[in-house]
Amino acid sequence: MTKTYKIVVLGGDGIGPEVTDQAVRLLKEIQPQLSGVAFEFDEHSVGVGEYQKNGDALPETAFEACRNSDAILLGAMGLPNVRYPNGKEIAPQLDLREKLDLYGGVRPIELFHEADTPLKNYGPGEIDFVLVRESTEGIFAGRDAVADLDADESLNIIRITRKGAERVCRMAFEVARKRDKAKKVSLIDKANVLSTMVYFRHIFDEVAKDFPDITAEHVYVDASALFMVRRPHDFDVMVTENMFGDILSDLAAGLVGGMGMAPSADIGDKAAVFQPSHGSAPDIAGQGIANPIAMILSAVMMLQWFDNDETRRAGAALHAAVARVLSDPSNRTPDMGGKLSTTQITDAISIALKDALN
Ligand SMILES: NC(=O)c1ccc[n+]([C@@H]2O[C@H](COP(=O)([O-])OP(=O)(O)OC[C@H]3O[C@@H](n4cnc5c(N)ncnc54)[C@H](O)[C@@H]3O)[C@@H](O)[C@H]2O)c1
Ligand SMILES: CC(C)[C@H](C(=O)O)[C@@H](O)C(=O)O
Repeated sequence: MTKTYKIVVLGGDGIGPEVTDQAVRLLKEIQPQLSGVAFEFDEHSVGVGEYQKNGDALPETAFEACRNSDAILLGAMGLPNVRYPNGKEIAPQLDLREKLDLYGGVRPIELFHEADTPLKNYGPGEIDFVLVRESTEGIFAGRDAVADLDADESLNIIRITRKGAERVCRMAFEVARKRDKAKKVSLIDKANVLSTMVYFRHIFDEVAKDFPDITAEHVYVDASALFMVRRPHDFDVMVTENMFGDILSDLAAGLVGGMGMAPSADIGDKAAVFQPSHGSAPDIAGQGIANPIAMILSAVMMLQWFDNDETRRAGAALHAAVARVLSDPSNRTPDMGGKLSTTQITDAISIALKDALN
């Protein structure tokens, strides 16, 4: 019997649709090579474009499709010069995280070639860690507050719940167990200053007891920024609060080639969104030069998440195809110093994929 995976595709804004098209193209090429698996794609307009047309960045029909899907592929959303009257940007990807309870932002960082890192003496695979970002609370819990521009101060709260901290810590330990590498989880916190972080650390330590095979350590967030640059090879899995994860995941992307190399998955118990960590990159949108690799590696994460032998095989093949293409440093888009267009680098991955699938 064929298992059909319903995949909702939300291209979004700026380069979002440009990179999403490439991932969908490769998934369509993979599909006939898989036995007993089919993909059904369902595209919806969500983001700034939709907000400008209809006044709602995440229409109910699109949200319902997401809720009833097996997975959501998302490009990027938001444009810096389009804002709600309250001054904040249109960010339906945050609404999706909250409404679908996608509490774990899983952001793998992998170096494919020594030419892609600003650090000395690191080769392929020598930077390889996963940052797990709590994605439904933390400092972002204050995001509904509206700034009173005439007031003397503005305040946001940090919210850490037992449930929120426990489930994301558990996810991080499980990721470490599955990776089967250093088997270490580093909690990135600010427990030297903030009570919310003392609480988060206490819950992390409780969860750690259930994973005696995994080493648990604490690192302050400021020190972690230093260590990520000085000795990134010491990290295996990191787990952290929402905003810390937002910032550190961009730093981490900079270690392996930039935002175009940083995939991510927002995972909940009932749904998941797979999207690059990058934004809509308005500075390069429409030029056909966006790097699609973060999006393609996010599709790899989706194939692995489906947890089916055939999709896992496809995920491994697509990852191997990306690695093979990047092993030649002339195969790069302009953000990484190369000359290939978005479609040219996807063409190269498509050729490598045919071999990898056989
Ligand atoms: N998940 C999301 O949808 C998401 C994430 C981050 C930012 N945003 C939004 O995107 C907009 C732009 O944000 P920003 O400029 O801070 O971040 P950005 O990630 O869009 O761009 C930062 C820099 O990285 C480059 N870049 C990013 N992705 C690239 C790719 N695939 N290929 C080549 N170069 C790439 C851009 O050209 C830019 O120089 C904002 O409105 C922001 O809120 C959305
Ligand atoms: C665009 C923004 C709302 C988003 C976030 O802060 O989560 C982005 O930076 C990310 O990392 O996915």
